[in-house]
Amino acid sequence: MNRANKPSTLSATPGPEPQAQVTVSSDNSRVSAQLPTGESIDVLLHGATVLSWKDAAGDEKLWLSDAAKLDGSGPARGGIPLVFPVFGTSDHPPVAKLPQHGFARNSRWEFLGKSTSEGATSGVKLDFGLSSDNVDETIQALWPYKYTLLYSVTLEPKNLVTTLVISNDGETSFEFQTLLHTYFKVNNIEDVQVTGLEDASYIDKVDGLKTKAQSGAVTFSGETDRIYTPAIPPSEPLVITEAGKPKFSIVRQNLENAVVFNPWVEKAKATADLEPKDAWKNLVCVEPGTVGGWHQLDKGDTFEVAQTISLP
Ligand SMILES: O=P(O)(O)OC[C@H]1O[C@@H](O)[C@H](O)[C@@H](O)[C@@H]1O
Repeated sequence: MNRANKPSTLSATPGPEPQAQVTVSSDNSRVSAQLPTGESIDVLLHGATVLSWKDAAGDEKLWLSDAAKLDGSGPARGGIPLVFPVFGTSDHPPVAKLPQHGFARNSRWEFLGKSTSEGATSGVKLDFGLSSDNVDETIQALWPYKYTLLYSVTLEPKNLVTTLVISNDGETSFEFQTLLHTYFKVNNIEDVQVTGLEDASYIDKVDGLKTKAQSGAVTFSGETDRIYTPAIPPSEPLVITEAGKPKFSIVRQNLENAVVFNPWVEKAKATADLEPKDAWKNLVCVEPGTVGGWHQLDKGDTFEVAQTISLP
């Protein structure tokens, strides 16, 4: 049939409402995605840092500094910076010259694409890649291995899943630590507790690296910077509560540690890119990682780590 003669009844007849779809948009600096139910994420290509995670009501779940560097001039303060291949700084020879928390959070990643699932349980997965050929030449010289990092950020109505797959593409084994440095947004840190760390041992970074034992839930009344080895398996959640109500639960995959961090008053003052200065009240970092020792990755091997953060 000639198209021009086609009866126009098809367009005139009201059909079922078109199903809202997952939307993904990207530009030169970030990738954003929104589910039909309203949840959204925003990921900065610099560091593949998740900067924002909003629930269906538009409420932000992550803390981001007002002074965060978002122009690639440094790692972003807030969201979910990725720590690799060293946690903090270390005199362990292969990483001794690397900057604090390594280079993944301060390298420009490539957006590799999206996968979406539509329907009642719609979701979106954004994939990002960083390979040894694409990091800064200074870093290539300081940490001269061949590797690919694949980072996937999956948004579902109640969950945010971040997965890092590390592959050794070279001839030489390398050792690494990694950690997902999530800054959670809270209303008042003094009302916050972290459960799931009862009976865990921890290294207290604000008390001479002493090893201590946790009794009861973690509460906050001063600068807190601790490397926990939870007594529970990674599949059992660490839970952040505020004023007695669960806010976030965190399940770990292949990450045997959890760092708990709040800078409190003085460290917040001393941290140039932390604004406003009283924002220490509004953040808590609970950071699944493998940071107690060194994980060796041999030629051709891969290692996958992940966190699933769920809302109540
Ligand atoms: O200032 P940075 O490099 O982002 O690190 C923030 C904090 O990150 C935490 O994971 C560390 O345990 C702290 O010691 C550190 O201060």
